Amino acid sequence: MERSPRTVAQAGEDAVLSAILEVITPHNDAVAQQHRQEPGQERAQQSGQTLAVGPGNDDAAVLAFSAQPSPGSSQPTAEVVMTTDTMSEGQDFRRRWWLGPNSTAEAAERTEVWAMDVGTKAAAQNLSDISAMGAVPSALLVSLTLPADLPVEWVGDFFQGMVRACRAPGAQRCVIAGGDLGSGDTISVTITALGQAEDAPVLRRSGAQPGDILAVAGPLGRAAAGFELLEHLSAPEHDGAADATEQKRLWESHEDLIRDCLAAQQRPEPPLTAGPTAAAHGATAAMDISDGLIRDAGRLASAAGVCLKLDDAALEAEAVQLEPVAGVLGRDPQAARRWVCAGGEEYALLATFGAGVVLPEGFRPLGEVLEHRDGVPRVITEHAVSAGGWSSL
Ligand SMILES: Nc1ncnc2c1ncn2[C@@H]1O[C@H](COP(=O)(O)OP(=O)(O)O)[C@@H](O)[C@H]1O
Ligand SMILES: Cc1ncc(C[n+]2csc(CCOP(=O)(O)OP(=O)(O)O)c2C)c(N)n1
Ligand SMILES: [Mg+2]
Repeated sequence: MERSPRTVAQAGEDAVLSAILEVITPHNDAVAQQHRQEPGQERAQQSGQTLAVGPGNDDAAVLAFSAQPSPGSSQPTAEVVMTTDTMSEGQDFRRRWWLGPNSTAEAAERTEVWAMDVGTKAAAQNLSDISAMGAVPSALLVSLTLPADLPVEWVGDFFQGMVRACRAPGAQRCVIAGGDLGSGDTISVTITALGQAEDAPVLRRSGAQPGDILAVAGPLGRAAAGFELLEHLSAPEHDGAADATEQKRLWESHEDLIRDCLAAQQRPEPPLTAGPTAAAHGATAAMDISDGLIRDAGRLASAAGVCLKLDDAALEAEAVQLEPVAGVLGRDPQAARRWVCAGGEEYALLATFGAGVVLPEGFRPLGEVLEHRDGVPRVITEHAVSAGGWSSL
């Protein structure tokens, strides 16, 4: 019997990425090698470019140019930090979150909010990757795939949302430089962001050292709580009046928290100044949390070859804040722990700082960096919490 080929979903994100890297890494290496072998070393260096951080290793790639090297200096004259991310309807958002279960034509105002929010979130998740490298965003390119029947206003409102994201502190120099338009069955948005490190070197995941403090800037778990709230509120069978009295009471007494969670999912505001601030304060490593704290911390641990010990009391304090949302949804309080540890889409910044460093404003301690055990980098928590995070495929 012939074996059927695995689909991308069966293979999973990591295996698909490995298949990509298998092809592109030798190509990138060959390009780098060719440069070195070019006759007339000086000329080669004049137009020299190096992929200082390549695919698969970090939140963004870094291309270093050495256009006019001073004699004897190997310092690049410019470094461009680059990243790209896609958001698709059905995979990353549902229009019924804004338009309601029975969306109708009179929902023009809601359509405007929907389009703006998608623009804001698509931009914010890219800006967050730039910040996670300790860099400042300079420009965005936007590729839109639009269904033929989408109202034309949607596009303008989407760009208004992008502009809103670029007005946030830390992104105010970022321009929207262009893009592409195409047609397809569902909305899909791909943004590419370019940025530059300022006065400090770019922050790599691999820089974490045993003895460092692990810290985080930005909220944890709120976007995941917001996701569940939105799914609940927009479910076709949802009827506000059907909520049990106790849940209704909880809902009313936690309105601000609920609004925060919905906003974290629909129009996140990543702490974009946190990356450059961390770099300026000598952070040793950073990454943005988009697939869940434990999964992403595991990636940082692997990149640096260390263990990350999470402070359970700190995690507990984060989870307790979200317990009312679990209550509103009629869920077990454990749901709040899962949101904090495995939620995803936080766009919070995880960073490590040398022992004894006073954490810059906006950061709170979350644990410590330890030597790896038996050569195996991992994330350590005292209590068993779900390590499962988000996988895109
Ligand atoms: N289609 C692709 N081609 C090449 N590299 C990719 C592709 N998809 C992801 N990568 C690389 O894999 C790494 C992880 O990607 P991803 O999970 O999207 O990162 P992030 O969570 O920071 O957006 C990055 O270095 C990214 O450049
Ligand atoms: C309809 C819908 N389903 C599920 C989610 C949850 N979700 C979508 S993407 C994601 C994690 C991050 O996504 P990815 O595109 O992998 O971002 P990256 O890691 O590349 O930054 C999560 C938790 C959602 N927002 N919307
Ligand atoms: Mg990505």
